[in-house]
Amino acid sequence: MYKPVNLSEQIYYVGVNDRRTSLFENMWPLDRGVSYNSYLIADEKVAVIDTVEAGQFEKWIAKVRAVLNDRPIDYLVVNHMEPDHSGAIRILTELYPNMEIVGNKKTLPMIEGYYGITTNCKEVKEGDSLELGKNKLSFYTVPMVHWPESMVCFEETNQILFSSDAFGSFGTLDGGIFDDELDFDYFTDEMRRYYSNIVGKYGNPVQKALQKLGALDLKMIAPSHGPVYRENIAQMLKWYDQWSKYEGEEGVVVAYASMYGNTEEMAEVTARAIAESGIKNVRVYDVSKTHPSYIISDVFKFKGIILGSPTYSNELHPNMEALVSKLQHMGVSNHVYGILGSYTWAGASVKKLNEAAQTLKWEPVAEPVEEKHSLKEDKYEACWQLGVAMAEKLKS
Ligand SMILES: Cc1cc2nc3c(=O)[nH]c(=O)nc-3n(C[C@H](O)[C@H](O)[C@H](O)COP(=O)(O)O)c2cc1C
Repeated sequence: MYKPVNLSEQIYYVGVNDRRTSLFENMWPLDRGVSYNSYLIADEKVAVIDTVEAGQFEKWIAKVRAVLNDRPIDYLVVNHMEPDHSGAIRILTELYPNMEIVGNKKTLPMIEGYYGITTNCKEVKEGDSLELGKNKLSFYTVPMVHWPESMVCFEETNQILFSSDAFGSFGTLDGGIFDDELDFDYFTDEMRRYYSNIVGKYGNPVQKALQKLGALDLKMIAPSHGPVYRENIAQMLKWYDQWSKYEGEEGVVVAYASMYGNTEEMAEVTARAIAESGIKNVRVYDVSKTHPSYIISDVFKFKGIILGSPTYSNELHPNMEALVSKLQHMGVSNHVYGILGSYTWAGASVKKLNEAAQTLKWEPVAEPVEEKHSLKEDKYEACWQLGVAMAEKLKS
C-alpha cells in the first residue's frame, strides 16, 4: 500500500517526515519539521543507503518492505553515523542478520561504539566501488562534512550522488520529493539555516569536498534531509561554494540586544540609514526574540553585520554574548561590520563586540557608536553615519 518514489528504475526514496520533533539536535527549532531521507537500490543485490532516526523505524521499514517484499537486504551503506541516520542500524541487523554493513575505517569503530556491532562489516576506502548489478556505488570520504567519518557515495550508472548531510535542508517534504516537484524558493531559507548551523563551521572541509566531487558529472543529488535535486544542482553547488567561503551578498543583518529600548533605538536609526542609502536587504533582529539559528543563517547570506548590545554587569547582554560566541566558534569570516551599544555607568559592551569582530577579522565600516543613557542628537547622527558608511561599503 505504498506507491514507490523512484529516483531511477531500481533506486527508491524511502525517507520519512518528522513533524513532531521540536528541536533538531535538541537545539535548532524545527518550525517546518525535517525529513530523514533514506534510499533503497533493488538491483541483483539490494542496498539501503542510511537508515533513519530510531523513532521513525516503523514508518521507514514499511516503505522498504513495500518495495522489497520478502527479498533480503544485502548491504546497508552507512554514509554518516549521526543518530538521525544511524538510529535504526541495530534493529535492521536483527531483521536482516546476513546484511553487510558498509562503512569506512572511521565509521566501523563508531558502529561498534554506538551499537555494539562488530560482525558483517565491510570496510571501503576512498574510490572503492560496490557492484550491485546494473548499479554501482563508488565511495568518497568527506571528513567533517559533517563528522570525521562522513562519506558520500555516487551511483555511476544513473549519476546520482548520495550526499549525506551535504546539501541537506530543514523542512519536511510536503508531497514533493524532487526539487522540480516543489516550491524551491520556499526551501531556500531552510536549506541555508541547515547549512549554516549544522555544517557552517566546516568551511574548509566543504571546500575540499566540493573540489573532490566537482569532477563527478551529477544528474541528481540525493541528500539525507530535504529535497532531492535534479533541476537546481548548479545553484546548490554555487551556494555551497559561496557559503563555505563565508561570502555574503549585498545586505545587512542588524542584530541587537536591548532591555529597555536604548540600543534598539540605535539599531532602528542605523537600519533606516542603510535602507535610505539604497540597500534593500536589511534584516533587523532582537536577539532575545529570534532564535540564533535564523540570525546566523542570514549572517551567512549577507555581507554586512551590525551588532548592538547594552552593557550588562560589565559584560555583553547574555543573548548577544551567545550569538557572538557562536559566530566566533564557527569562524564566520569575510564580513564588514559596525557596532552599537548603550550603558549607564561604565560601558563594556561596545569594546567587547569590537574585540569579537576583530578576532573574526571583519572589516569595520565606521567607528563604533556608544551612548550613555538614552540616545541624543550627536550619537543619533553617529548611528546614521554608521548606516550610510555600511551602505557605501556594500555598494563599493
Ligand atoms: C542588570 C543590569 C546590569 C547592568 N549593568 C551595567 C554595567 O555593568 N555597566 C553599565 O554602564 N550599565 C549597566 N547597566 C545599565 C544599562 O547598560 C543601561 O540601562 C543601558 O542604557 C540599557 O540599554 P537598553 O535600553 O538597550 O537595554 C545595567 C542594567 C541592568 C538592568
